[in-house]
Amino acid sequence: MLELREISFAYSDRKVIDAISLRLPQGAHLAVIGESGCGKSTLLKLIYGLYDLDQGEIHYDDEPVLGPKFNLIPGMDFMKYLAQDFDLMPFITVAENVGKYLSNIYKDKKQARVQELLELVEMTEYAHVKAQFLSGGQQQRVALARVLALEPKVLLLDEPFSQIDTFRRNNLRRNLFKHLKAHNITCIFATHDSTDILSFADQVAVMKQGQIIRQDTPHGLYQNPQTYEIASLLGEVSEIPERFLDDPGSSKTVLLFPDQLQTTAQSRLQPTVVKSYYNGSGYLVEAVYEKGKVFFENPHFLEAGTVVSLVRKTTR
Ligand SMILES: Nc1ncnc2c1ncn2[C@@H]1O[C@H](COP(=O)(O)OP(=O)(O)OP(=O)(O)O)[C@@H](O)[C@H]1O
Repeated sequence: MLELREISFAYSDRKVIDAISLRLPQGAHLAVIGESGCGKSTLLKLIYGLYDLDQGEIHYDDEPVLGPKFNLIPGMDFMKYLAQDFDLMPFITVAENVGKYLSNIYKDKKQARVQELLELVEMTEYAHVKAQFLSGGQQQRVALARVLALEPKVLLLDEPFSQIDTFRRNNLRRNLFKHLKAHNITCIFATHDSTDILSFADQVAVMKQGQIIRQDTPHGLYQNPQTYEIASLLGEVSEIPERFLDDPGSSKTVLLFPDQLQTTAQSRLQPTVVKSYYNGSGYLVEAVYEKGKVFFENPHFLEAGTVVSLVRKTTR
């Protein structure tokens, strides 16, 4: 169990982390989301023990996580942290980077482990290439393999797939999170990517100005984001007065993602199409009505100027 108890931290006099508490059971995957500058990276660094807390405590299985004031080499042994800069050694090979912290006593074992990790991140063919000759995305994959090498109990990843192209990214995150579950490794990852959040997290922590303002499962968050601010971290969202949907007498509004709306023969919500954006499986349609913009998914292209009737899809 990883536990944060009311932790606070300021870089100088401005509080960046404000009384955050969190409990994460072993093997759980937590996505940390929030707009740029809200404190995600700082939170990961504090959990790793790179800075001293101003207030509060961090414990892992009742062992305190200590900052540099109390720890000669900052960073706890049982954790690994992958920063946004990958910190590879440029003049040694990919394989040497991955195996850098592995013992040399059992050479065969070390080689097999490096090979296994390079397969996981699909970098086997670059094993003997020096890190300085890799692209940003390739460096990120090698850096991921390196933090896994010593089998940490807790893995902290700061936007781990940000530089990796879509094709590799999909495969890589499936491989990575499967590996982490198989080895019961706790993972906390900061991300802006909605697929990372929805498909790979067990829990999501939403941060705002140094605080966790919401913690929920991806499903709970998507079905009931509660605020426009939170919903917009997961994708395009429309805030629609309920009187246009199911309840003519309501004065409330509801937040709906594009896949939660569909066209129908006749309804109270009748926006005019502005533009249809092809997205592979169909179209994301932007439309306007008297209360503003609405986005919905449609299997076919709709001409600008078309008036449609929309209803809420029944919840899945
Ligand atoms: N070393 C530092 N010294 C002083 N201020 C810092 C330092 N690092 C970050 N900050 C400030 O602390 C705040 C939180 O930064 P942090 O990098 O944790 O945010 P973030 O949510 O990870 O952002 P992003 O999504 O852009 O990576 C920001 O206002 C940032 O400018």
